Amino acid sequence: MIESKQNPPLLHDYTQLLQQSRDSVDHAKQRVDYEHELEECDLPLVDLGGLWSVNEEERVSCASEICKASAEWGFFQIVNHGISLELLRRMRKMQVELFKEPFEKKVASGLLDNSYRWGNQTATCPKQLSWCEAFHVPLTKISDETCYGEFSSLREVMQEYASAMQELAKSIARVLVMNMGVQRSMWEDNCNESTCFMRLNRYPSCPVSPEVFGLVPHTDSDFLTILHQDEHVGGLQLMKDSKWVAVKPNPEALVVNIGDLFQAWSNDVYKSVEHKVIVNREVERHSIAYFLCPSYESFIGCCEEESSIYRRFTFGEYRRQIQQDVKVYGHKVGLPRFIVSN
Ligand SMILES: C=C1C[C@]23C[C@@]1(O)CC[C@H]2[C@@]12CC[C@H](O)[C@@](C)(C(=O)O1)[C@H]2[C@@H]3C(=O)O
Ligand SMILES: O=C(O)CCC(=O)C(=O)O
Ligand SMILES: [Fe+2]
Repeated sequence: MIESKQNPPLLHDYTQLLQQSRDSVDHAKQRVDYEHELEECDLPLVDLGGLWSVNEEERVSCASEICKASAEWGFFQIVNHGISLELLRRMRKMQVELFKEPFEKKVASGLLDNSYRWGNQTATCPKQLSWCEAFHVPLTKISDETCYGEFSSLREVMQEYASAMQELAKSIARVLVMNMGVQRSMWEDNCNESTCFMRLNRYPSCPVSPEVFGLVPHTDSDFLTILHQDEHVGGLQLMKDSKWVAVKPNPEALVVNIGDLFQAWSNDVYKSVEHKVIVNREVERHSIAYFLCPSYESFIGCCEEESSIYRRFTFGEYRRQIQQDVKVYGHKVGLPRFIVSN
């Protein structure tokens, strides 16, 4: 099978884990079949052109759409976002070529600060499995030539893509911050291109079992994420009104979602919504996520100190807690760990 050549660790390790829990397969199949029948929803669509309009009314209206979607959905799509189609396509082409390299090479190359990961190696049961491979890149080293080795042609496009996404992410974040009544904050200084992360995802077609997720349900641990999802192959689902809904791919649009840090800072006004990726039996899927993050030393406080739901914490503390929980429980706990009464 071609799949076994391309994805030896996924196939070998996951098959073993799945065999150990055969009993649950029928049940899981039912669950996933049902999920494939989910209706695809149209996320709120924001024309970002309004944000840069000379007309104040248009700017205000665009900002209010962003804030409304962030509070009601935690997710929205943007068009006229200012990122050229040419750059998006060039980055995607490089991503596809990079993932086509043999598994051993991706592991051993030390590429992009050793950021290559496949699946979830700490999984102890099928529901913790993610059928994906990713370069989860800390952007500190993005300009560093030594990070690219024989993949030197990647450097230019990665830098260009990260700079463009950083600008866009900050423009959206500024709208959300101003709406919270915060005029000037340390946020602007503590959040720059080198504190952010970029994640190149590939979800191979998955012939093994419908029980496996592409990416397990999670919330993002950042301020906000800009996702360039596959133009044609869907799979992203999010929680809306306690139900999973599937996101219809829109080739013109980028997807934006609120992360845990904005939810904490806004005292739960903006929602960091759980999402996941469902695998496809026949076709592979690619996506690129840009995570807007502050430096590890940055404090995340609440905009309403007196009635704050969460205690103050640093981003570094937050990340360490997630890593510890993933190790101990197999999954992220996230914001509930930081509720004041705990
Ligand atoms: C096993 C895990 C790693 C992860 C947290 C999780 O429990 C589930 C999803 C993973 C993910 C995906 C998006 C982001 O890349 C990330 C930082 C996050 O918040 O959730 C990662 C987590 C991680 O890699 O630590
Ligand atoms: O691939 C996708 O559509 C979602 C990716 C994602 O949620 C992530 O990388 O955090
Ligand atoms: Fe995510």
